[in-house]
Amino acid sequence: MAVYTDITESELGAFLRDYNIGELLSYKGIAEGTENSNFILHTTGGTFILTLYEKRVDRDDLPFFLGLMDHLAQRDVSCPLPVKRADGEIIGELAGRPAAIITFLEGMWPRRPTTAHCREVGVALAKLHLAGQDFPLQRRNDLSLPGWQRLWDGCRERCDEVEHGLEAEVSDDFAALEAGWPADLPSGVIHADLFPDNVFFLGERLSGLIDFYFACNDFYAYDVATCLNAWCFERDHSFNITKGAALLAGYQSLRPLDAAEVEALPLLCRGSALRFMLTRLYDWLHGPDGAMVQKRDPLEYVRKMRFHRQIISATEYGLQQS
Ligand SMILES: Nc1ncnc2c1ncn2[C@@H]1O[C@H](COP(=O)(O)OP(=O)(O)OP(=O)(O)O)[C@@H](O)[C@H]1O
Ligand SMILES: N[C@@H](CCO)C(=O)O
Repeated sequence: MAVYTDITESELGAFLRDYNIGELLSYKGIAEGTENSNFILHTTGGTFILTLYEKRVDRDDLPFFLGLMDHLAQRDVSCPLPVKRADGEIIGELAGRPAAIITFLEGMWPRRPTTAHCREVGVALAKLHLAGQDFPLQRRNDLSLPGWQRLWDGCRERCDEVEHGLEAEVSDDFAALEAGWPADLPSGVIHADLFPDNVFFLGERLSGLIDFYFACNDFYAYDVATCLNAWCFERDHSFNITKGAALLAGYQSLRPLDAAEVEALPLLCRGSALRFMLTRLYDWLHGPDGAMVQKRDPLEYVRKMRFHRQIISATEYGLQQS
Protein backbone atom coordinates (compact mmCIF):
# COMPACT_ATOMS: atom_id res chain seq x y z
CA MET A 1 0.00 0.00 0.00
CA ALA A 2 1.18 3.47 -0.73
CA VAL A 3 1.55 5.08 2.64
CA TYR A 4 5.28 5.17 3.17
CA THR A 5 5.26 7.94 5.76
CA ASP A 6 2.92 7.88 8.74
CA ILE A 7 1.63 11.11 10.19
CA THR A 8 0.17 11.83 13.60
CA GLU A 9 -2.98 13.80 14.25
CA SER A 10 -1.03 16.52 16.05
CA GLU A 11 1.49 16.87 13.18
CA LEU A 12 -1.36 17.12 10.72
CA GLY A 13 -3.28 19.60 12.89
CA ALA A 14 -0.20 21.85 13.05
CA PHE A 15 0.31 21.54 9.26
CA LEU A 16 -3.31 22.50 8.59
CA ARG A 17 -3.00 25.68 10.64
CA ASP A 18 -1.22 27.18 7.59
CA TYR A 19 -4.35 26.62 5.44
CA ASN A 20 -7.84 28.08 5.42
CA ILE A 21 -9.71 24.80 5.00
CA GLY A 22 -11.28 24.58 8.46
CA GLU A 23 -10.83 22.06 11.24
CA LEU A 24 -9.72 18.47 10.72
CA LEU A 25 -12.60 16.00 11.12
CA SER A 26 -10.84 12.80 9.98
CA TYR A 27 -8.04 11.49 7.79
CA LYS A 28 -7.11 8.13 6.32
CA GLY A 29 -4.25 6.69 4.29
CA ILE A 30 -5.08 5.68 0.69
CA ALA A 31 -3.90 2.23 -0.35
CA GLU A 32 -3.83 2.91 -4.12
CA GLY A 33 -0.85 4.48 -5.86
CA THR A 34 2.80 3.51 -5.75
CA GLU A 35 4.93 6.64 -5.77
CA ASN A 36 3.83 8.86 -2.89
CA SER A 37 1.97 8.73 0.43
CA ASN A 38 -1.62 9.87 -0.03
CA PHE A 39 -4.28 10.64 2.57
CA ILE A 40 -7.90 11.63 2.29
CA LEU A 41 -8.78 14.53 4.60
CA HIS A 42 -12.20 15.55 5.79
CA THR A 43 -12.29 19.02 7.28
CA THR A 44 -15.08 21.43 8.10
CA GLY A 45 -14.16 23.05 4.74
CA GLY A 46 -14.64 19.91 2.61
CA THR A 47 -12.76 16.85 1.34
CA PHE A 48 -9.16 17.00 0.16
CA ILE A 49 -6.19 14.85 -0.81
CA LEU A 50 -2.95 15.31 1.09
CA THR A 51 0.19 14.03 -0.64
CA LEU A 52 3.60 13.57 0.95
CA TYR A 53 6.18 13.36 -1.82
CA GLU A 54 8.51 10.42 -1.43
CA LYS A 55 12.02 9.77 -2.68
CA ARG A 56 11.28 9.22 -6.37
CA VAL A 57 9.80 12.70 -6.75
CA ASP A 58 12.38 15.45 -7.05
CA ARG A 59 11.42 18.39 -4.82
CA ASP A 60 12.57 20.80 -7.55
CA ASP A 61 9.92 19.39 -9.90
CA LEU A 62 7.00 20.14 -7.57
CA PRO A 63 6.41 23.73 -8.81
CA PHE A 64 6.05 22.27 -12.32
CA PHE A 65 3.60 19.52 -11.32
CA LEU A 66 1.46 21.60 -8.98
CA GLY A 67 1.68 24.75 -11.14
CA LEU A 68 0.52 22.66 -14.10
CA MET A 69 -2.55 21.36 -12.24
CA ASP A 70 -3.39 24.91 -11.24
CA HIS A 71 -2.93 26.12 -14.83
CA LEU A 72 -5.04 23.32 -16.34
CA ALA A 73 -7.80 23.53 -13.75
CA GLN A 74 -8.17 27.22 -14.58
CA ARG A 75 -8.52 26.33 -18.28
CA ASP A 76 -11.43 24.00 -17.85
CA VAL A 77 -9.44 20.74 -17.70
CA SER A 78 -11.00 18.73 -14.91
CA CYS A 79 -8.10 18.03 -12.57
CA PRO A 80 -7.34 18.67 -8.91
CA LEU A 81 -6.67 22.24 -7.86
CA PRO A 82 -3.72 22.70 -5.48
CA VAL A 83 -4.93 24.46 -2.32
CA LYS A 84 -3.02 27.58 -1.38
CA ARG A 85 -1.85 28.13 2.18
CA ALA A 86 -2.67 31.42 3.90
CA ASP A 87 0.76 32.73 2.80
CA GLY A 88 0.01 31.90 -0.86
CA GLU A 89 2.39 28.90 -1.06
CA ILE A 90 1.20 25.54 -2.38
CA ILE A 91 4.07 23.37 -1.12
CA GLY A 92 4.68 22.83 2.58
CA GLU A 93 6.51 20.28 4.69
CA LEU A 94 5.09 17.50 6.84
CA ALA A 95 6.91 14.64 8.62
CA GLY A 96 10.13 15.69 6.89
CA ARG A 97 8.61 15.41 3.41
CA PRO A 98 7.44 18.05 0.94
CA ALA A 99 3.65 18.02 1.09
CA ALA A 100 0.67 19.56 -0.69
CA ILE A 101 -3.11 19.53 -0.45
CA ILE A 102 -5.23 19.26 -3.59
CA THR A 103 -8.98 19.26 -4.09
CA PHE A 104 -10.84 15.93 -4.11
CA LEU A 105 -12.34 14.75 -7.40
CA GLU A 106 -15.54 12.69 -7.49
CA GLY A 107 -15.62 9.56 -9.61
CA MET A 108 -14.08 6.12 -10.02
CA TRP A 109 -11.45 4.86 -12.38
CA PRO A 110 -12.79 2.31 -14.88
CA ARG A 111 -11.73 -1.26 -14.07
CA ARG A 112 -12.97 -2.35 -17.53
CA PRO A 113 -12.66 0.57 -19.94
CA THR A 114 -15.33 0.71 -22.65
CA THR A 115 -15.17 2.23 -26.14
CA ALA A 116 -17.04 5.26 -24.78
CA HIS A 117 -14.39 5.70 -22.03
CA CYS A 118 -11.66 5.53 -24.70
CA ARG A 119 -13.26 8.28 -26.74
CA GLU A 120 -13.60 10.50 -23.66
CA VAL A 121 -9.94 9.94 -22.77
CA GLY A 122 -8.90 10.92 -26.31
CA VAL A 123 -10.87 14.16 -26.04
CA ALA A 124 -9.48 14.91 -22.56
CA LEU A 125 -5.89 14.27 -23.68
CA ALA A 126 -6.23 16.70 -26.60
CA LYS A 127 -7.81 19.25 -24.28
CA LEU A 128 -4.89 18.87 -21.87
CA HIS A 129 -2.36 19.32 -24.72
CA LEU A 130 -4.10 22.47 -25.96
CA ALA A 131 -4.59 23.95 -22.48
CA GLY A 132 -0.93 23.34 -21.62
CA GLN A 133 0.36 25.33 -24.59
CA ASP A 134 0.74 28.55 -22.62
CA PHE A 135 2.05 26.93 -19.42
CA PRO A 136 5.29 28.83 -18.79
CA LEU A 137 7.37 26.15 -16.99
CA GLN A 138 9.26 23.34 -18.70
CA ARG A 139 10.36 19.91 -17.55
CA ARG A 140 12.46 17.52 -19.59
CA ASN A 141 11.14 13.99 -19.94
CA ASP A 142 13.71 12.01 -17.99
CA LEU A 143 11.94 8.82 -19.02
CA SER A 144 12.75 9.10 -22.71
CA LEU A 145 15.53 7.22 -24.56
CA PRO A 146 18.53 8.13 -22.30
CA GLY A 147 16.43 7.41 -19.19
CA TRP A 148 15.28 4.06 -20.62
CA GLN A 149 18.91 3.20 -21.27
CA ARG A 150 19.80 3.90 -17.62
CA LEU A 151 16.95 1.68 -16.41
CA TRP A 152 18.01 -1.02 -18.86
CA ASP A 153 21.61 -0.88 -17.59
CA GLY A 154 20.22 -1.64 -14.14
CA CYS A 155 18.14 -4.62 -15.34
CA ARG A 156 19.64 -6.28 -18.38
CA GLU A 157 21.95 -8.69 -16.59
CA ARG A 158 19.06 -10.23 -14.68
CA CYS A 159 16.17 -9.77 -17.10
CA ASP A 160 16.24 -13.33 -18.44
CA GLU A 161 15.07 -14.31 -14.93
CA VAL A 162 11.72 -12.80 -15.96
CA GLU A 163 11.62 -14.45 -19.38
CA HIS A 164 14.31 -16.38 -21.18
CA GLY A 165 15.61 -14.47 -24.22
CA LEU A 166 14.38 -11.07 -23.04
CA GLU A 167 17.85 -9.52 -22.98
CA ALA A 168 18.44 -10.15 -26.68
CA GLU A 169 14.91 -9.16 -27.63
CA VAL A 170 14.97 -5.82 -25.81
CA SER A 171 18.48 -5.02 -27.09
CA ASP A 172 17.06 -5.23 -30.63
CA ASP A 173 14.26 -2.86 -29.64
CA PHE A 174 16.76 -0.35 -28.33
CA ALA A 175 18.67 -0.49 -31.61
CA ALA A 176 15.48 0.13 -33.64
CA LEU A 177 14.26 2.91 -31.38
CA GLU A 178 17.61 4.68 -31.28
CA ALA A 179 17.83 4.56 -35.07
CA GLY A 180 14.28 5.73 -35.74
CA TRP A 181 13.15 7.92 -32.83
CA PRO A 182 11.79 11.18 -34.27
CA ALA A 183 13.96 14.25 -33.83
CA ASP A 184 11.13 16.71 -34.10
CA LEU A 185 7.36 16.44 -33.74
CA PRO A 186 4.75 18.85 -32.30
CA SER A 187 5.64 19.05 -28.60
CA GLY A 188 4.48 20.58 -25.38
CA VAL A 189 3.25 19.56 -21.95
CA ILE A 190 2.20 15.90 -21.80
CA HIS A 191 0.70 13.88 -18.93
CA ALA A 192 2.95 10.87 -19.66
CA ASP A 193 1.06 8.39 -17.43
CA LEU A 194 -2.61 8.66 -18.40
CA PHE A 195 -3.57 5.11 -17.46
CA PRO A 196 -7.13 4.12 -16.45
CA ASP A 197 -6.23 4.44 -12.74
CA ASN A 198 -5.50 8.12 -13.34
CA VAL A 199 -8.81 8.97 -15.00
CA PHE A 200 -12.06 9.22 -13.05
CA PHE A 201 -15.52 8.75 -14.51
CA LEU A 202 -19.06 9.16 -13.28
CA GLY A 203 -20.74 6.52 -15.45
CA GLU A 204 -19.30 7.08 -18.90
CA ARG A 205 -18.69 10.81 -18.38
CA LEU A 206 -15.11 11.71 -17.59
CA SER A 207 -14.97 13.58 -14.29
CA GLY A 208 -11.26 14.20 -13.82
CA LEU A 209 -7.60 13.47 -14.49
CA ILE A 210 -5.14 12.91 -11.65
CA ASP A 211 -1.49 12.08 -10.97
CA PHE A 212 0.52 14.64 -12.92
CA TYR A 213 3.79 13.47 -11.36
CA PHE A 214 5.31 12.25 -14.63
CA ALA A 215 4.14 15.29 -16.62
CA CYS A 216 6.86 16.85 -18.76
CA ASN A 217 7.55 18.35 -22.18
CA ASP A 218 7.68 15.85 -25.00
CA PHE A 219 5.93 14.90 -28.26
CA TYR A 220 2.13 15.11 -28.02
CA ALA A 221 1.84 11.96 -30.13
CA TYR A 222 3.94 10.07 -27.56
CA ASP A 223 1.18 10.77 -25.01
CA VAL A 224 -1.37 9.44 -27.52
CA ALA A 225 0.79 6.31 -27.90
CA THR A 226 0.85 5.80 -24.11
CA CYS A 227 -2.95 6.02 -24.01
CA LEU A 228 -3.35 3.50 -26.85
CA ASN A 229 -1.18 1.11 -24.83
CA ALA A 230 -2.94 1.72 -21.55
CA TRP A 231 -6.57 1.79 -22.75
CA CYS A 232 -6.99 -0.23 -25.93
CA PHE A 233 -5.64 -3.70 -25.14
CA GLU A 234 -7.94 -6.38 -23.76
CA ARG A 235 -7.17 -8.70 -20.86
CA ASP A 236 -6.28 -11.44 -23.37
CA HIS A 237 -3.57 -9.01 -24.64
CA SER A 238 -5.26 -8.41 -28.01
CA PHE A 239 -5.48 -4.87 -29.37
CA ASN A 240 -9.07 -3.64 -29.68
CA ILE A 241 -9.16 -1.57 -32.87
CA THR A 242 -12.65 -0.25 -32.05
CA LYS A 243 -11.29 1.26 -28.84
CA GLY A 244 -8.21 2.54 -30.69
CA ALA A 245 -10.44 4.20 -33.29
CA ALA A 246 -12.58 5.79 -30.57
CA LEU A 247 -9.58 7.12 -28.64
CA LEU A 248 -7.95 8.53 -31.77
CA ALA A 249 -11.21 10.03 -33.08
CA GLY A 250 -11.80 11.66 -29.68
CA TYR A 251 -8.29 13.11 -29.72
CA GLN A 252 -8.52 14.28 -33.33
CA SER A 253 -11.87 15.97 -32.72
CA LEU A 254 -9.87 18.67 -30.92
CA ARG A 255 -6.29 18.25 -32.17
CA PRO A 256 -5.81 16.46 -35.51
CA LEU A 257 -2.49 14.62 -35.81
CA ASP A 258 -0.24 15.85 -38.62
CA ALA A 259 1.36 13.58 -41.24
CA ALA A 260 4.67 13.23 -39.36
CA GLU A 261 2.86 12.27 -36.13
CA VAL A 262 0.78 9.67 -37.96
CA GLU A 263 3.87 8.16 -39.54
CA ALA A 264 5.73 8.05 -36.22
CA LEU A 265 2.86 6.54 -34.21
CA PRO A 266 3.88 2.85 -34.47
CA LEU A 267 7.42 3.62 -33.26
CA LEU A 268 6.11 5.91 -30.50
CA CYS A 269 3.78 3.11 -29.33
CA ARG A 270 6.70 0.70 -29.29
CA GLY A 271 8.85 3.19 -27.35
CA SER A 272 6.09 3.90 -24.86
CA ALA A 273 5.56 0.16 -24.34
CA LEU A 274 9.30 -0.22 -23.71
CA ARG A 275 9.20 2.66 -21.18
CA PHE A 276 6.50 1.00 -19.06
CA MET A 277 8.04 -2.43 -19.49
CA LEU A 278 11.33 -1.06 -18.14
CA THR A 279 9.95 0.72 -15.07
CA ARG A 280 7.97 -2.43 -14.25
CA LEU A 281 10.98 -4.67 -14.88
CA TYR A 282 13.15 -2.45 -12.70
CA ASP A 283 10.65 -2.62 -9.83
CA TRP A 284 10.16 -6.35 -10.39
CA LEU A 285 13.88 -7.01 -10.02
CA HIS A 286 14.73 -4.42 -7.40
CA GLY A 287 11.42 -3.86 -5.56
CA PRO A 288 10.20 -0.32 -4.83
CA ASP A 289 11.87 1.00 -1.69
CA GLY A 290 10.49 -0.26 1.59
CA ALA A 291 6.77 -0.69 0.91
CA MET A 292 4.31 -3.48 0.25
CA VAL A 293 3.40 -2.24 -3.19
CA GLN A 294 1.78 -4.60 -5.65
CA LYS A 295 4.25 -5.19 -8.48
CA ARG A 296 3.01 -4.58 -12.03
CA ASP A 297 3.77 -7.19 -14.63
CA PRO A 298 6.55 -6.26 -17.11
CA LEU A 299 5.55 -9.10 -19.46
CA GLU A 300 2.22 -7.40 -20.18
CA TYR A 301 4.27 -4.66 -21.83
CA VAL A 302 6.68 -7.08 -23.54
CA ARG A 303 3.59 -8.43 -25.34
CA LYS A 304 2.60 -4.89 -26.36
CA MET A 305 6.11 -4.27 -27.71
CA ARG A 306 5.82 -7.42 -29.80
CA PHE A 307 2.48 -6.24 -31.17
CA HIS A 308 3.81 -2.81 -32.18
CA ARG A 309 6.89 -4.28 -33.87
CA GLN A 310 4.72 -5.70 -36.63
CA ILE A 311 2.57 -2.59 -37.21
CA ILE A 312 3.22 -0.85 -40.51
CA SER A 313 0.63 1.92 -40.50
CA ALA A 314 -1.30 3.86 -37.86
CA THR A 315 -4.52 2.78 -39.57
CA GLU A 316 -3.92 -0.56 -37.81
CA TYR A 317 -4.66 1.29 -34.54
CA GLY A 318 -7.98 2.50 -36.00
CA LEU A 319 -6.77 5.89 -37.18
CA GLN A 320 -9.16 7.45 -39.70
CA GLN A 321 -7.28 9.94 -41.79
CA SER A 322 -9.05 13.11 -42.83
N1 LIG B 1 -7.69 14.64 -6.42
C1 LIG B 1 -8.07 13.41 -6.09
N2 LIG B 1 -9.36 13.15 -5.84
C2 LIG B 1 -9.77 11.92 -5.44
N3 LIG B 1 -8.94 10.89 -5.23
C3 LIG B 1 -7.63 11.08 -5.47
C4 LIG B 1 -7.12 12.34 -5.92
N4 LIG B 1 -5.78 12.24 -6.05
C5 LIG B 1 -5.46 10.98 -5.70
N5 LIG B 1 -6.56 10.28 -5.36
C6 LIG B 1 -6.59 8.87 -4.88
O1 LIG B 1 -5.30 8.51 -4.46
C7 LIG B 1 -4.82 7.40 -5.22
C8 LIG B 1 -3.33 7.57 -5.50
O2 LIG B 1 -3.09 8.77 -6.19
P1 LIG B 1 -1.94 8.91 -7.29
O3 LIG B 1 -2.26 8.04 -8.45
O4 LIG B 1 -1.72 10.36 -7.54
O5 LIG B 1 -0.71 8.32 -6.46
P2 LIG B 1 0.75 7.95 -6.80
O6 LIG B 1 1.37 7.51 -5.55
O7 LIG B 1 1.40 9.09 -7.56
O8 LIG B 1 0.55 6.67 -7.71
P3 LIG B 1 0.90 6.14 -9.16
O9 LIG B 1 1.88 7.08 -9.79
O10 LIG B 1 1.44 4.80 -8.90
O11 LIG B 1 -0.43 6.06 -9.88
C9 LIG B 1 -5.67 7.38 -6.48
O12 LIG B 1 -5.83 6.10 -7.03
C10 LIG B 1 -7.00 7.90 -5.95
O13 LIG B 1 -7.71 6.86 -5.35
N1 LIG C 1 1.13 3.52 -14.94
C1 LIG C 1 2.35 2.85 -14.58
C2 LIG C 1 2.66 2.91 -13.11
C3 LIG C 1 2.70 4.26 -12.46
O1 LIG C 1 3.35 5.19 -13.17
C4 LIG C 1 2.29 1.38 -14.98
O2 LIG C 1 1.19 0.86 -15.16
O3 LIG C 1 3.35 0.77 -15.11
